[in-house]
Amino acid sequence: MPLRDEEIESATYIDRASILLPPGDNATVKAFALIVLNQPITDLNMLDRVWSNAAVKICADGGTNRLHAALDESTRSKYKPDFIAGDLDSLNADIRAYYEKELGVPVYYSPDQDSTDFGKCLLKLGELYPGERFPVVALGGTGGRVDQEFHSIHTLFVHEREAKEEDTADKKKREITLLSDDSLTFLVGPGTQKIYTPRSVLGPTCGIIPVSGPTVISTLGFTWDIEDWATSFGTQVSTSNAMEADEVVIKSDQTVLFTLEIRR
Ligand SMILES: Nc1ncnc2c1ncn2[C@@H]1O[C@H](COP(=O)(O)OP(=O)(O)OP(=O)(O)O)[C@@H](O)[C@H]1O
Ligand SMILES: Cc1ncc(C[n+]2csc(CCO)c2C)c(N)n1
Repeated sequence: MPLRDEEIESATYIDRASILLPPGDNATVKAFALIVLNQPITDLNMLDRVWSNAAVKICADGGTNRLHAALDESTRSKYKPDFIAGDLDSLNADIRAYYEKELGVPVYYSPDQDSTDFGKCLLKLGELYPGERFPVVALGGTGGRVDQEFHSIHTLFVHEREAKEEDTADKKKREITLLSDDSLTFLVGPGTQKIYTPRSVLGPTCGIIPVSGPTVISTLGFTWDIEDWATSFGTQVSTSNAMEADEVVIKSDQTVLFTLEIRR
């Protein structure tokens, strides 16, 4: 299935990268919720950009410790989360007191051992903003423990399935983007998609991962473009590819995971 001009022109447009642009450069950025997970925060510049662009800011349990540690006393109070949620087994008591007592941040405790703190934050977000859906950016959603990383990817699929089952107008509002110091990662559904890849903040390296099983893909805008390319774990996978343009096209017969390097 080579890419035809008509297909490219009528492709679905995906913009997950605007969240990384400095405020002011991102007129098109949608209101989104930022969830800070329990991973080291080393890129303060990136934190500042996503924080400034986010409509709702959430810390998942030990993610609160990471936010606190990344900031100094003069800036900390400017980065006030809207709420903290989790089973609270990782949240440091002094740090909890700082956010809860000094800044007045609500802390929601949920002890169940069948959902992760990331999952608990997503649930609380839905409860606190009923009728209002936010696309989610999970800071620290990749990297670190491999089981947590797979949980993040599983969560992308949960939201993709729920979006399909819901009112289609709300589809974009169920999107989750995983962000780390190194990568921006999200699902690209079946069909032909044109993806915004501003090289001021992204790339050049990227990968298209066949997480749904055997998949056939065609691409445009990459250093190693492919046409009707069968990909699966155990046969061939396009990793260490590179973007040649600020927009790329992926045509796929299955949902794939697209992961882009962050430029620093
Ligand atoms: N080592 C890690 N590697 C990658 N992600 C992590 C790691 N630890 C925590 N996270 C992410 O941060 C969230 C909050 O983590 P926290 O450390 O507070 O809880 P946890 O008790 O270790 O994890 P959970 O209870 O969610 O399994 C987790 O739900 C997960 O998404
Ligand atoms: C089949 C199965 N596997 C693992 C867990 C454990 N677990 C999953 S999420 C979570 C919360 C961590 O804070 C814990 C302990 C479970 N319950 N069921």
